[in-house]
Amino acid sequence: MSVKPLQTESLRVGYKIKGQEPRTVASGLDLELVPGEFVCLLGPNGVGKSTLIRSLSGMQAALGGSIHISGTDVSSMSPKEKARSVSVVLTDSLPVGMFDGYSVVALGRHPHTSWTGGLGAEDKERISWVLEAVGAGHLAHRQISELSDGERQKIMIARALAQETQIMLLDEPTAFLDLPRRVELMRTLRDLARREGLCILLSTHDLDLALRSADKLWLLASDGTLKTGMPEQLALEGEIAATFASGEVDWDPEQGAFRMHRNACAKVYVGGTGAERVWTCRALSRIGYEVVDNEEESKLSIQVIENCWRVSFEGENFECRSLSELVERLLGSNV
Ligand SMILES: Nc1ncnc2c1ncn2[C@@H]1O[C@H](COP(=O)(O)OP(=O)(O)OP(=O)(O)O)[C@@H](O)[C@H]1O
Repeated sequence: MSVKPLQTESLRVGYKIKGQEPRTVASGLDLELVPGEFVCLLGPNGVGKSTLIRSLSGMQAALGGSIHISGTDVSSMSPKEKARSVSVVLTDSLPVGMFDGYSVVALGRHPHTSWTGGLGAEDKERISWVLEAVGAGHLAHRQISELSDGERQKIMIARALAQETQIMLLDEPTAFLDLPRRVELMRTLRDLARREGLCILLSTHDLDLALRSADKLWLLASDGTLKTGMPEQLALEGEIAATFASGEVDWDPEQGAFRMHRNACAKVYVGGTGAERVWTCRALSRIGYEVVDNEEESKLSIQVIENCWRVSFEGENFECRSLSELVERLLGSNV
């Protein structure tokens, strides 16, 4: 049997609280990270994503079960051994102080440098490369204290990459990044995982982006159970919808998106094709209509034909020349 880079057995994570019973956040976790795989950890607020990431990295003691990194129990590894095997980016670890970006990234090389901490040619090459890889080359000589949260986050990801470990654990590394930067970072990490045979685990609230980029999802539910699998498989099996179900929204597997729960609403049939029909359906859902597939099911019918919205309701017809006009007319009507 091959030794996995990271493997847990019956892992129980949570908190020891003085004078009280330990507080279990998640338990019964049999997990593994495989080389070349980019895994996204998802779950509602407060389910334990950060707790799990800190526990897997060995920064927080597990309450039970085991975590093995390349066959060695993480609790018996020295800090240097851990630093050579696992790099971690946490949300609360954005640095402050009088360092420039380059110096912070260079700290990531510490498991590979001599006791003097001097950087060799190989170290410098790696630092330059990771700064470029995360799009932070221009931040190398800027003071950390003067960077935005998103810029500092990139520096921390570069520092983790500079550490050159097989396992990377990142807690919400995209939290401060704008959408294009989030997409770029996810793609960079996924490509790195494949190209360098890394195991990358990243927690995020960006379900859509995770569905589009992850090789595997870990879905942590509010009851502390965790489901793993290919994103599309978990979507088809209803696991994503179950993990994120709430009183206000649910996840629609056909659209691959969240949908607000409607209160008492009218049904509407929308005919037509293309983007105009898609955005008409979205606007109607947003204002409380249920879009149905069968025209017979609804008294209200809208045909979308080349910038014209033909509305018919119980024998009455009218036309709108824009989507906003349609929405305004429907909101002002009793339909
Ligand atoms: N130091 C602590 N002591 C006791 N309980 C804690 C501690 N830190 C966090 N918790 C609790 O553990 C649970 C899991 O927290 P955690 O931060 O891991 O969740 P999360 O899934 O990362 O949340 P979010 O999505 O909001 O970042 C929460 O109920 C939290 O209140």
